[in-house]
Amino acid sequence: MQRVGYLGPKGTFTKMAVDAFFEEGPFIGYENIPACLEAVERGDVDLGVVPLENSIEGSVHLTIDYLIHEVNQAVVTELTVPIRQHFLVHPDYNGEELTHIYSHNQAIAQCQQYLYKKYPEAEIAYTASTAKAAEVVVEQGVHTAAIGNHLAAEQNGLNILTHNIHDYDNNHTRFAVVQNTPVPLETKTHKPMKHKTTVMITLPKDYVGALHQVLSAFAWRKMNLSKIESRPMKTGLGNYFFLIDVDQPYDEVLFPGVKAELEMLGCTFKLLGTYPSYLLEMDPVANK
Ligand SMILES: O=C(O)C(=O)C[C@]1(C(=O)O)C=C[C@@H](O)C=C1
Repeated sequence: MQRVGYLGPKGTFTKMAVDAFFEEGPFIGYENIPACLEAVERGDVDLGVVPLENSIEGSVHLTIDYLIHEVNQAVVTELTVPIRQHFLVHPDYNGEELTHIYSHNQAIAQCQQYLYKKYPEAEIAYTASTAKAAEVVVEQGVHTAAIGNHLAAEQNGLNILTHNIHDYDNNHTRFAVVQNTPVPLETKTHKPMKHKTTVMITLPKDYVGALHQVLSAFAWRKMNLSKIESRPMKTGLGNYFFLIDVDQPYDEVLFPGVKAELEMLGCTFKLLGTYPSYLLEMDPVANK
């Protein structure tokens, strides 16, 4: 038995990823990302599943910052799923004026053009998840709409007014499966696309070529980087950490070599996880 916490409620994209990947639960939905990660930290659940990055809108900063600053957890798996955003309305909706449109900020951002062109007058309101937005529409009635998936529509009895309203066709989100204490994962059968390692690096101070030196430590070892992102340390303007995804599993030669080299330069080096990365092709009928 594995207790899997996820960004809920039921009907989020996170839950779709959880259902597609895990063999069994129990599955416990949390109403926002910090609540989910805190539950993992306390040991209320064995694993947490939270969104990490979207191909249109970019990183989910709340997840990244929380993993760096607030909790001590390892990324143990990465799940990439296709995202189809739909425009959801109340079952009694009959062409009334829509005054408020609700969704998660990532979903709103993925549908900016659609909203701007079709509903320029409506007020945009943010919720902690797309499924929460669907619940709000049930409560608030025919003058409101939500952006979310078909699962949220079904579970809340909403109608899909327009399918696939995201501004770019290639819409995917990466989710991180995190844990605090190692437990084996009970999953359905999936074949990983690749294996990755994520590290966090800080520089001693701002000087000419500092980042170049960091990147060189990977480059001359022929280690391919698939992402580099800087985020504020939250200790003052100009202080950043770098999150680097390396396209290979952790090993006992190359990574310790990079670490030693960077530490000699005064950098810090922290391993955040080494994990398989899966692309989950959702059931095309279910994820219509
Ligand atoms: O709100 C949800 O349904 C989520 O699972 C969160 C989330 C995200 O944070 O990126 C997941 C996938 C979509 O990109 C939109 C929202």
